[in-house]
Amino acid sequence: MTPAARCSAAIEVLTDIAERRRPAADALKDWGLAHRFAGSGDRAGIASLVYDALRRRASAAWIMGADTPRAILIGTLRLQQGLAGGSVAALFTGERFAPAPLSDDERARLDAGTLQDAPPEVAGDAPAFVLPDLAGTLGDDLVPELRALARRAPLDIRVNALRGDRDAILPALAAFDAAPTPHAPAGLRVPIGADGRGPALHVEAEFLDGWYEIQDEGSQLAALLAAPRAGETIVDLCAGGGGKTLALAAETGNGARLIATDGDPRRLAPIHERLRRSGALAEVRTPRSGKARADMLEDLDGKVDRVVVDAPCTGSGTWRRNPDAKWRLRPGSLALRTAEQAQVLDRAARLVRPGGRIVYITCSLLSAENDAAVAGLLSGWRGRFDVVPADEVLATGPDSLRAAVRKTAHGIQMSPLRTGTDGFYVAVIARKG
Ligand SMILES: C[S@@+](CC[C@H](N)C(=O)[O-])C[C@H]1O[C@@H](n2cnc3c(N)ncnc32)[C@H](O)[C@@H]1O
Repeated sequence: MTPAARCSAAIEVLTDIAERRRPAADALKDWGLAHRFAGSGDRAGIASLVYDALRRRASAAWIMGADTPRAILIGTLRLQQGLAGGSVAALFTGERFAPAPLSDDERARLDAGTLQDAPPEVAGDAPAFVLPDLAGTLGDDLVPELRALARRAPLDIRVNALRGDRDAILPALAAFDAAPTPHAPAGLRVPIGADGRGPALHVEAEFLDGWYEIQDEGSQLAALLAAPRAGETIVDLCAGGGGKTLALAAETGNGARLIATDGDPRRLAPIHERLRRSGALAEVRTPRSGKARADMLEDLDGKVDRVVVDAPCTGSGTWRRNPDAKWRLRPGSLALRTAEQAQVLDRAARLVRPGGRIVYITCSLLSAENDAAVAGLLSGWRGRFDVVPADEVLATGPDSLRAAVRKTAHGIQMSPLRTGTDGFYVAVIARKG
């Protein structure tokens, strides 16, 4: 397919997403099924255009003065890919599979449109209802942070200390130009291509041998700040596919008793293969039903040294990777997540022993899911828990992180602008002895 034909296809997919209110991944998959002639490069190129358009949906519509899929794609080519009016006109020719030629108005807006007077929700490409909450945490950095959240995310991997160290694997990854991440000691960052895609690292021999995992640097740092120690009993209460479980096991050199569980057995299923591949040791407790789940950990009540709660959240800190999610976020879905967070924190509070710690993690920048959730635990358990000061939490991490991270009322907040990571939040809460 020509670049122009990919633009036409992206407009088609964006139209499907808008008209049928469907997730981008579903719309892209259906497009692929209906156009089997398109190769993997074409599909990736189209997906990249679609995700860029979702990243810049509001600002692209603003400069183009219209919020049609076509206008948004045109605006995105200028804002996200830096194409000048002439280059966009060369794609929008109306020939063969190319989109219809640019109108005079489109051309004028492409040349002169600006975000100078755009309100923050437009300049930052985010739903307006979350801005008051975000402004509380991000302050003057609100729009610059949102802009950073609207860029493409890097491809990070965590070298598995159970196999060897970062220097040992670097030669094998030299062909991908892998380089150490700014903060995480086991992190490597691999450049992504012009189409927004990284190399298929998950098919490399070293990956299959468990030498590394694909994991955002922020997630790696969250596991590090959890400060798991050999000899401890640690519960990973929301283990999902096991990203944190594997990192926790590596950090302790498989020296802790690590128990991984999750409310949803389907989310937990991939963990078995990942444990096997990485050589990480964990006892996986799979719930059989909603009711059985409550009983899964009863034997551990009041006995656990460290409960890691990688909580279900809106994922607002991962909008770089999943821009679709920001436009699907509603006040109601945020309320659902905060209710789940309160529930899961309450479960953690019953598990932890006197003197033990809860490590509360989200990949969100919203204080409603972060400091407010911690405050809810503190008030619900009246006086039985204390927040561990941010400086103490950060003491277990690298110096560079200490300088870059934002401290909030109860925890620490990573972000694309400040730490170059996804927007992870970490708070550590100690049960009084
Ligand atoms: C952010 S994801 C976990 C990601 C995972 N820890 C990782 O690093 O790959 C949150 C998880 O919480 C789980 N969850 C939601 N409510 C829960 C509950 N009440 N108890 C346990 N897990 C729950 C979800 O099924 C989901 O897998």
